[in-house]
Amino acid sequence: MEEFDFGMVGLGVMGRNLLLNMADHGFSVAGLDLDAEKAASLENEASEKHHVKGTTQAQQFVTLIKKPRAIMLLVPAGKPVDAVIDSLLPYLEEGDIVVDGGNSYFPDTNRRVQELESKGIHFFGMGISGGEKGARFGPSMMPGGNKAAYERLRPIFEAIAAKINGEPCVTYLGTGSAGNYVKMVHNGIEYAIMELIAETYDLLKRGFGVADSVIQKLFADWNESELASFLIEITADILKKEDEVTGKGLLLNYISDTARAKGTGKWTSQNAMDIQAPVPSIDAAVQMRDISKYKEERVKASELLTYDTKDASLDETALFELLKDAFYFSMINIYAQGMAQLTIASNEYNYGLNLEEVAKIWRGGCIIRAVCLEDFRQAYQNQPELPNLLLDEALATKLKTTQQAARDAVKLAIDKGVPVSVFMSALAYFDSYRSETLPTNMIQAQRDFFGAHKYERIDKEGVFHTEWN
Ligand SMILES: NC(=O)C1=CN([C@@H]2O[C@H](COP(=O)(O)OP(=O)(O)OC[C@H]3O[C@@H](n4cnc5c(N)ncnc54)[C@H](OP(=O)(O)O)[C@@H]3O)[C@@H](O)[C@H]2O)C=CC1
Ligand SMILES: O=C(CO)[C@H](O)[C@H](O)COP(=O)(O)O
Repeated sequence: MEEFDFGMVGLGVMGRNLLLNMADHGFSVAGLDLDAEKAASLENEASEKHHVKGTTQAQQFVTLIKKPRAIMLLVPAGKPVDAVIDSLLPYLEEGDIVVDGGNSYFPDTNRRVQELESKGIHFFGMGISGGEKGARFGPSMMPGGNKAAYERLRPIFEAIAAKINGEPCVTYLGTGSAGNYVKMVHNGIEYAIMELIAETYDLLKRGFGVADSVIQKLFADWNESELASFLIEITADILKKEDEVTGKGLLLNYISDTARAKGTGKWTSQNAMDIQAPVPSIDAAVQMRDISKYKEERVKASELLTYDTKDASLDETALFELLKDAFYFSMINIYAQGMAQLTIASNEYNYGLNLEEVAKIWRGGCIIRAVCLEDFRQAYQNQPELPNLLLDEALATKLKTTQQAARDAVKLAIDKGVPVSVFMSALAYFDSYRSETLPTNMIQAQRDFFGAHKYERIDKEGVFHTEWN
């Protein structure tokens, strides 16, 4: 009976593809899904060389796996994860390993680790990125938690991961919920870069009336430059896709402008506030998805709150060059915010993260893969304790040469009345971070004025209170 190397619960987009990826690499795999059709279609999709079995029965599934068992869950985050664990527990034995590959909220992972370790079952969270294709042909994977348990499964994960220069885009990241935390911040960065691309598209199209086909070519060109990245690449592809329903024009122009979200971006922002790790561009990206939901109100406001745009004309070549530099500048600032959050979280939660390793496994397979990740890896290799990428000398040089473009792009957007929250917040982050002095003395004085909250002085030790009137 126990003939399979690995078991997967949840045969949806990610689970099915990851399991077939494992099968491609010679591992025998069994899948469990409540949906009989999904269990059957897993076997149908498998080729003759694969050793694959699908089932809907938890007990049968567990007994199919070689001991000590290795089982991964790729079900929706939250209650389904607990439900699956409960359904497997009666059949699991000491020494078995359960890996949650989904986008689970990291405090849930901490709780599950405790509950399962007390029963002798190893549990760890491993964020997976790359979407459907990544799962099938090589994702980036972010495991944390029990290192010994990870080591047992390492050969499987290294075999199926994306490779950059022959190095697998998976490595043990740190203790506890480190894997889910790193994936959460990955998604926060993903939100901000996606919004940055959307703002660029909006400024070009709505602000300057640039045709879709020209914007398409621009993104395709950018993907051959230092901006090369998965998200730019798919944007160029999206801008090519014709609408099959009407047969008239781009599919993109028929898609509703209200965004959906599953929560990881919001969690990144929420937790960043908890640990005082400022990530204003991620916050802005989450908020822009939220604002997009108020469609009816936006329609009314568009009629009421009119603005005569200023004529800020610029020839296309100059505009495109400006936006390219502004994009690059903002992109570095976004990664800097996310990676600084990881550094702060690592101290707060004792994850023991190595930021060079994080940059390394994000270079391939994942949604935020980009050529600039190699620069970030280099920055952390040079200075492992670097608190913020903005303090790396090589990156600072690039930021200094592109900052003017970022300032000009924001001015253009203001004149055109096009919202560019992520461009603006990236620039404000940069200007705040590079400010030797901030006007926070005023805030301290105000707090002391109305609430006797006290303040520190720059010329003396101690805390002080003043009777202001
Ligand atoms: N899609 C993506 O690009 C990515 C997704 N993720 C994360 O991976 C996880 C899975 O996502 P995805 O594959 O997209 O989701 P899907 O909804 O495509 O697949 C989830 C599967 O789990 C099944 N399922 C739910 N509850 C149970 C249960 N109790 N027992 C057995 N099977 C169950 C579902 O069956 P049914 O449909 O019948 O309920 C479904 O087949 C999520 O946490 C997601 O956030 C991570 C990276 C990328
Ligand atoms: O993890 C992912 C990519 O890395 C998933 O696709 C996730 O669902 C994206 O987040 P959202 O659905 O909130 O846009």
